[in-house]
Amino acid sequence: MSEVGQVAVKFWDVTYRLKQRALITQLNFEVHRGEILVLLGRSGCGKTTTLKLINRLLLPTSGEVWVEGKPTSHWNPIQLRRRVGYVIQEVGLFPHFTVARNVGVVPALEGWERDRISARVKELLELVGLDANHFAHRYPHELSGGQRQRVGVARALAADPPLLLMDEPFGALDPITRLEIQREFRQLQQQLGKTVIFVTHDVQEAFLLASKIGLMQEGQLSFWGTREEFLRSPLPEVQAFTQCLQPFNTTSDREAN
Ligand SMILES: Nc1ncnc2c1ncn2[C@@H]1O[C@H](COP(=O)(O)OP(=O)(O)OP(=O)(O)O)[C@@H](O)[C@H]1O
Repeated sequence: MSEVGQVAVKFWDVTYRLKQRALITQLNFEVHRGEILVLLGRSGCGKTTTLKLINRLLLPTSGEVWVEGKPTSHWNPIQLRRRVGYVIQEVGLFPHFTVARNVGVVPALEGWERDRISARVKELLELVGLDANHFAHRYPHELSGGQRQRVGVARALAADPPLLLMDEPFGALDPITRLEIQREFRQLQQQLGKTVIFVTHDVQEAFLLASKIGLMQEGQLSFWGTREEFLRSPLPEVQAFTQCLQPFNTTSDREAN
């Protein structure tokens, strides 16, 4: 059993039902501080529901989700969400706010002084690779998809939350921008030491980012382990994903035809 102080998130026998249908069934796992857990799985297997149970957008039907040593049912939802950054695919930036105001939204809610917010916004934009002089005063519709994702990451980091939940944040990007932003994000995470729970159905992305992989299937974990353990696993559902990692072999394909 690991030390309580090292555990950022713990699922303890968590089931979540919606109108009698179990979306999550008896989920048990721990995420340690500073880890990137990638929840991998096919569409509809319960990844997003799992994230929503962490920031208390949902409460378990039975069992408990612990965040920083306290069950989510004991957390004040607002305080909890300020400790947990949330990045989603559509980013969810406020369209009528500038980039600077979008990034500074949580510090403003926390009552920070204006100068402190401006300095923090500038620091964060630089951290995610955006020149503050160029971007701070633009509106979301004046940015590319990749730039909006960077702003989304900056906003999630604004009040320095120890935990980040990321739900297919880079899914809509072209493959080259996507790889660039994945690599930068990995470096950023190493630099900041945040705990990250990252949802994807892309096994390449999982391999690039994960310190642990949890494979979900029909609301349950069918595999839990490191990338190396994933590659060695004989489970058919794991092998279905590892096959997607094989490089595209054009020569043998041509020879076969
Ligand atoms: N509000 C809801 N009402 C009814 N069914 C729901 C609701 N939210 C989720 N579900 C169902 O629960 C299951 C899990 O959904 P969830 O969004 O967690 O999956 P996911 O793994 O994140 O999928 P994707 O990769 O497609 O986003 C799906 O079958 C979905 O249809």
